[in-house]
Amino acid sequence: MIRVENVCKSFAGKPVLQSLSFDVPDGKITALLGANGAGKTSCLRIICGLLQAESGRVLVGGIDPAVDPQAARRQLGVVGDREGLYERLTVAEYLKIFSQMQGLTGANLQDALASVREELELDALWDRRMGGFSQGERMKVSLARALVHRPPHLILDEPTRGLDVLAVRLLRKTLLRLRAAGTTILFSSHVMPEVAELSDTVLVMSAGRIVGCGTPEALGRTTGCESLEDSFVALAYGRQPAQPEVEPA
Ligand SMILES: Nc1ncnc2c1ncn2[C@@H]1O[C@H](COP(=O)(O)OP(=O)(O)OP(=O)(O)O)[C@@H](O)[C@H]1O
Repeated sequence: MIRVENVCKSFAGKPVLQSLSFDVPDGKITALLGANGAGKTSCLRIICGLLQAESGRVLVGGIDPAVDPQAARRQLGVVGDREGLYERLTVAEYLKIFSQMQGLTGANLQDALASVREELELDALWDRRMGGFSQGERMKVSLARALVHRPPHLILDEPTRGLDVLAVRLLRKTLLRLRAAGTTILFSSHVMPEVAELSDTVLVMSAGRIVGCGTPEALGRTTGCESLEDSFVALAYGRQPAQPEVEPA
């Protein structure tokens, strides 16, 4: 489980996360929604130990990344903005280094590499240097890096941004397979059909707070809206969904 407890964060005196609290249940897919600037990336970065909260705490599998970052890192796989791949390395070299950093050696290391290579259909990329990789190719490598040590928790920040249909399908299939194997998944997205299809639970953020939490159906019942998109608009912006225009009689 991932637990976020009363987390506060400001940038240049402007509050971005305001006593933010939520739980991400084990073995489920949870989506984090919010308007641009709502604080999703800041929140995910704090969970990953990449950003320090001013107050409150985060627990990943019972471990606080601010207290024991190394142990928390073993609990987590992270797919961030897909930048920062080492352009001069091949995929094989890059994933080997990350596996070693996660403590994998010998036969375990070879098995882990072979497993992500097959699972993410990386054969054609395996021995290519990563300079000039497309968005989809970068996503595959980022996902492989996140999964190579088989972490119990996976965090993804807008994972389908810039991907084509086949890349989105591969990602979706991978997330569903990971959930079936018991992985706890938290991802942010602006793509409502994808969120409605994949998520067990949806968290809606507005101005650094959770303003809605539940299954897509439960959010629909709370807001009286039929689609997740309308529920999101009602919760995040406090607005009723647009009504269809009616011709005057
Ligand atoms: N390093 C930083 N320095 C200053 N301000 C920052 C920094 N990181 C984030 N912010 C600000 O904090 C707010 C929340 O940003 P954040 O990236 O967390 O939002 P988001 O919900 O992920 O947005 P988006 O959907 O546009 O990616 C924004 O106003 C942003 O400008």
